[in-house]
Amino acid sequence: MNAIEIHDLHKGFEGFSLKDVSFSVPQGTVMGFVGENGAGKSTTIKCMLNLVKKEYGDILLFNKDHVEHEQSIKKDIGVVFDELHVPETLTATQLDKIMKKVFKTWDTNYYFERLAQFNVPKKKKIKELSRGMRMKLSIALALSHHPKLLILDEPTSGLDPIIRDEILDLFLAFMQDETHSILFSSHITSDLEKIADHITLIHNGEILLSESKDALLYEYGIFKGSLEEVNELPEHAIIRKRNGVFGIEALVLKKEVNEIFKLERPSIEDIMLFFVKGCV
Ligand SMILES: Nc1ncnc2c1ncn2[C@@H]1O[C@H](COP(=O)(O)OP(=O)(O)OP(=O)(O)O)[C@@H](O)[C@H]1O
Repeated sequence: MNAIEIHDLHKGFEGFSLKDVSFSVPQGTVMGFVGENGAGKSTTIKCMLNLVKKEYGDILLFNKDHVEHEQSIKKDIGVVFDELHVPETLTATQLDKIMKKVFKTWDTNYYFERLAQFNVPKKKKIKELSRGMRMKLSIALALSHHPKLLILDEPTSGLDPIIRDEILDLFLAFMQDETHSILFSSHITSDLEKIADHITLIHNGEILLSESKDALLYEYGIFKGSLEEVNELPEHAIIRKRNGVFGIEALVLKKEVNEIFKLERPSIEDIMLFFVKGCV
């Protein structure tokens, strides 16, 4: 089963549109949703959550239409945005009382255990918490009704590497249950490299690729050389080319290239740059 299935999603704003966005997130996997600023990640996520009305296209969450079954679906979803959208004068303890009324499955013990684990003070007002603490509070809030799907919109942006690592560990712990799934939007590609099973790249409102991370990292290679050397590569092996510091760089399909060409292993960031900035 797919936790998320999006087909031909379209949403237009003045000067920007999501164009036929399609991808799916199999249950039990983490999808890294990557793209530069303004690529359309948050708009896609907001359409999924029906916070922004789509123009057309189908969105299925747990095989159910996201609008028709909105109420029942949302019980099984935890959402983390890059900011905590609750009144700043509230404390974590006060939020517990509110969340109890929102979710029947709200687990107060589990919530306070997470706060203790993350060292988030219970009695401080949100405005007095550091950005890292707010994000951890936001994650505790998203987890404590025991969702099956986490939708994370830049949950690690603006955080230092140590806190980011701790937060990634929390998500990995969440994934120990094989019925759980995560959609993780980020432009911190190293975070996605650690946690994602699949990568979807969006650029200017269009999906440029949606593939298994291992396939991307192990099936692609980078060849660096002069224009003449790059021209010796079989044409069908070349995915994208771009100007490098000392010549031309080509992203190639490893299996289509003779071993005499020395290839470097790409990172997700390299692949993203080739697709966004390179040419065919
Ligand atoms: N409510 C809105 N009204 C008009 N334009 C909008 C609205 N929401 C988003 N946009 C535009 O849609 C485009 C995509 O924005 P979006 O927030 O989806 O990108 P993003 O990939 O999440 O970027 P970032 O990584 O910076 O958060 C941007 O050009 C943005 O200005």
